[in-house]
Amino acid sequence: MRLIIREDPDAASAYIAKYIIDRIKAFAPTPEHPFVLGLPTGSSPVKIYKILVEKYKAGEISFENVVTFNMDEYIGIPREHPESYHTFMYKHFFSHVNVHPRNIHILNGNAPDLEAECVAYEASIKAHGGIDLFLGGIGPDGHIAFNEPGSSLASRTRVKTLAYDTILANSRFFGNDLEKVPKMALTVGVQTVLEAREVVIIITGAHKALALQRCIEGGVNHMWTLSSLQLHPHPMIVVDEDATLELQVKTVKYFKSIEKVASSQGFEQILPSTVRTGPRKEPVEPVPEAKEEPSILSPQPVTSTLLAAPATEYPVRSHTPELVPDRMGSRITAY
Ligand SMILES: N[C@@H]1[C@@H](O)[C@H](O)[C@@H](COP(=O)(O)O)O[C@@H]1O
Repeated sequence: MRLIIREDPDAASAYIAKYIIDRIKAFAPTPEHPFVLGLPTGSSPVKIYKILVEKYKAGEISFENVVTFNMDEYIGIPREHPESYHTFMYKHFFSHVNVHPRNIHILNGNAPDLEAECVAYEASIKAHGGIDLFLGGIGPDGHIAFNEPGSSLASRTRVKTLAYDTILANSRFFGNDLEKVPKMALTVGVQTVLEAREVVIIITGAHKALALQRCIEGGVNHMWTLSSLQLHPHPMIVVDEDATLELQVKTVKYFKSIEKVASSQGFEQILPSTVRTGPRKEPVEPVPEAKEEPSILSPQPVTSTLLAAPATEYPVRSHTPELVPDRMGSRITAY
């Protein structure tokens, strides 16, 4: 586990934006070998998207060969709704960068068969070779995506009923009217996140300090689903000072000191020359061409993921390192 502590949300966001850009560049994605990026919504990543857009416009990064999978989407509101996660993603990111519409994947909370939508989503992730880097935020109760307290740590993409705390927290986007907040959502599972080769989480604000403490200093616990990251080989949590308020002083000092020592020793987080030396987990299977539906959100149509492989063909995937070689190849990290 790496914990990166920065002064404020802006500095934490800048750190992550730079990290993502460095990772994509080091990967050198091509159409045949795209970088697969998992993405969140929420207020926490907004600044990250802003920086990524700025860097794209400055010519410092291209998303041409980046495939995206979003974490979650509400059920029961139209995707053109101002608070749908489709709207959020186009507003903050997709409409401003060169991600190809066919490379954008967002769960369809209005799919006629929600179970099939979830199965197809997992199949589509698999067909793209898995997620290289999953960016995420958390709720104040420590949930990741919409994996609410009590979610199975083995969960996969599915329909989820939202916890009251989440409905309350998200009501700020719905005029503080609890009745208007959708009560259900589609979400990737904890296991879906854990299968990404890297997971990067942004946590800012004192209201998330308890969740951070439980997830870092407590044990793995399904009541704080972010704590499952302790089982991941390459997790990184980037926080602001406020989010550390519930941590022990020695925990904060420890993580600060190892970052300092590592950089003073000249360790890079990643050695670009070693990236992509590993084999792909499996050949990229062609994903059935999705129908492009007109969207009022953007001139770029949204791609439906409903057309992927049928449920019966979906194999349960193991993620033990022995069975799934790391496509990134060997890495040297200082932590
Ligand atoms: N499903 C999303 C989560 O993915 C997100 O992490 C959380 C926190 O949002 P915010 O960053 O606004 O606190 O909101 C929702 O619950």
